[in-house]
Amino acid sequence: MKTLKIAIQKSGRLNEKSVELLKNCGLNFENYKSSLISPVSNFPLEILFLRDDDIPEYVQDGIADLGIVGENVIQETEVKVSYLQRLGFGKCSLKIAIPNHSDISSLAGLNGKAIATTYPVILKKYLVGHKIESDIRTISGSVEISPGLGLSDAICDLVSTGGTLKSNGLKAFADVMNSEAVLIGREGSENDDLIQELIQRIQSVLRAKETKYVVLNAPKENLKDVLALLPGVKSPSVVPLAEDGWVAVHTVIPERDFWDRISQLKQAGAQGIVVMPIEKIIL
Ligand SMILES: Nc1ncnc2c1ncn2[C@@H]1O[C@H](COP(=O)(O)OP(=O)(O)OP(=O)(O)O)[C@@H](O)[C@H]1O
Ligand SMILES: O=P(O)(O)OC[C@H]1O[C@H](OP(=O)(O)OP(=O)(O)O)[C@H](O)[C@@H]1O
Ligand SMILES: [Mg+2]
Repeated sequence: MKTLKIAIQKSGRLNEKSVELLKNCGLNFENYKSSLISPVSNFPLEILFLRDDDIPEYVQDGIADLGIVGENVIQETEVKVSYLQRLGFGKCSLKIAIPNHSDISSLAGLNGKAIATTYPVILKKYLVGHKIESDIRTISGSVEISPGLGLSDAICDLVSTGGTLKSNGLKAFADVMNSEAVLIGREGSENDDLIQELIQRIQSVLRAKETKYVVLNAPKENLKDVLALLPGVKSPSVVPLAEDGWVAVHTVIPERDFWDRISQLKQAGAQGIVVMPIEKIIL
């Protein structure tokens, strides 16, 4: 039987979440910082721990079958790969930012200005698309410091909380792209049975993460109102309670609707509401 290889980040922002996702898929492997390749004992898979910049090319060239990496890195390396699944972590935006007291006030104001970045390819495409000619200064890190050092008039870097911009006296000026971690494979690899099985497992974990299992008690006479608030995977289960006139309702609801629904359910007479995490949802 063939063994797949999946490349994930060795250390950094995506490492922990990538390892957690694969472990939640029921894959058993050791996660020693010193080993760069780790076999999975209960699935034909090996995990390669790499610098994130190398992952898209390794997947394109077939050295790894799959990879978990930020969309920003895929776009920057301009590889041809298939996006197999968005993973919902590592969310950030690539933005152009300028010093708080900069006199640049419109995109056109970036003409002839120096912009420091570790994403020259994406930035170039963005500027060409907006018919702006700037001097792109490619550096390898600590981008936010460059305007303060007189190296550039603006920067283009990843932002999530905005804390790094703020502590360096910068403000966001234009959105270049949004990014999150994605599972990638070679073009056409979505047709591989083993890859499909892994995607199904990942989807069942992601689905479960977005949903809660809810059990509550309700007076039978209010059941209709309570059920109207609870769309289940198929339909909620209703179980009679020992106390006459009461039922227990079991269902799953999306986390995003959770607080809204809880207060509406209480208004409809629901009591003893228990909310539990779900490990996997297989449809
Ligand atoms: N502030 C952030 N918030 C959320 N996600 C981020 C943030 N910064 C980066 N990311 C995402 O996490 C990915 C990895 O970020 P990290 O800073 O660990 O990269 P790196 O320093 O290039 O790592 P490596 O050593 O593997 O080359 C980025 O490519 C991006 O997709
Ligand atoms: O908006 P914030 O929440 O402050 O995050 C933004 C920072 O996060 C990233 O760097 P990271 O901390 O990963 O360090 P790195 O530059 O060494 O990769 C990015 O390059 C920014 O500097
Ligand atoms: Mg990197």
